[in-house]
Amino acid sequence: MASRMFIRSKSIAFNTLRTYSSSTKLVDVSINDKTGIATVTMQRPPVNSLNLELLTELNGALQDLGSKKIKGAILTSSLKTIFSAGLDILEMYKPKPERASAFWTSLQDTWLTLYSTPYPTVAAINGHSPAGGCLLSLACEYRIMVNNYTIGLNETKLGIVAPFWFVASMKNVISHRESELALTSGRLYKTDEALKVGLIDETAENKDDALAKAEKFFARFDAVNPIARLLTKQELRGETIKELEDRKQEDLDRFVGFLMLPAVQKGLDVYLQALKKKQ
Ligand SMILES: CC/C=C\C/C=C\CCC/C=C/CC(=O)SCCNC(=O)CCNC(=O)[C@H](O)C(C)(C)COP(=O)(O)OP(=O)(O)OC[C@H]1O[C@@H](n2cnc3c(N)ncnc32)[C@H](O)[C@@H]1OP(=O)(O)O
Repeated sequence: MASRMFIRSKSIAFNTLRTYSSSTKLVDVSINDKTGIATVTMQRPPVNSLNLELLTELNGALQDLGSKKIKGAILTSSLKTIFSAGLDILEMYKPKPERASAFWTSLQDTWLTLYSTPYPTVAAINGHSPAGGCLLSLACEYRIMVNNYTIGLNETKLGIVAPFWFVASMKNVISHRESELALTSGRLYKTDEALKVGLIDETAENKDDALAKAEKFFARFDAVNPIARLLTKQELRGETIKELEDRKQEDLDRFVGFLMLPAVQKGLDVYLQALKKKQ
């Protein structure tokens, strides 16, 4: 990507641990030379809502990492209390059909990239993570979440329906029964509740603690053959990936068609007004 800036800073004393860093406006990537761990940071204030531009940059960054020799990648946020507020509702509210198509395709592509990375992935969830934010973390292999935030697929609360691959992402992590209860009611779990049902793997005191715990997770693979690890991941995730690949166009048509329904637009309008009135 033309706007991407590459910096190699081996000789800079204060930054010796960040020998590779690539930063776009919305996504920062740094690779720690000592540990080989990449940190991918979403940085779209105020809430890291996922719009076309953020998704495109995120997908590009995750793909670039596939060609580097890294031990693993951590997905996190630059914001103090929010991992990601999910899809940018403004991308769905009164959309132009071409923009809505490009937007949804970028979400599908980002999920496909993240769900199938050759390198291990951890979501360091350092803040609230509703809907699309939860989806991104579900696509990672391991989730570590800072205490006292919320996570879940709350689509029904907005009057919208989580597509089959959102549902599959959830069902591949927690039980079918728990998924049904959570998705139909649009439940957002607090960190400790999410741990109890297995939606997250570990809790953390703060972001630094989450990053340190992520490093320990990657260390589990020190004694594991990387090819065997990757083939096993592919075996476990392949069916879900193939289903979206096979049904990509159908899913896109459904999304765009769904957005054009007056009842859906009305629901989004009410939700947006409620968000704004909150203050
Ligand atoms: C058969 C059917 C088939 C197919 C259907 C197809 C498709 C439908 C499925 C589509 C899937 C959608 C998944 C999603 O991700 S939808 C988005 C869901 N997100 C949310 O519900 C989160 C909403 N936000 C919040 O709860 C809070 O903002 C949050 C807890 C994240 C942070 O709270 P905080 O108090 O810190 O900030 P706020 O004051 O609330 O927000 C600051 C400003 O940001 C705006 N905002 C917040 N979230 C969003 C968002 N997701 N998109 C756009 N804008 C957002 C908020 O309005 C504030 O704006 P201003 O008032 O400052 O202008």
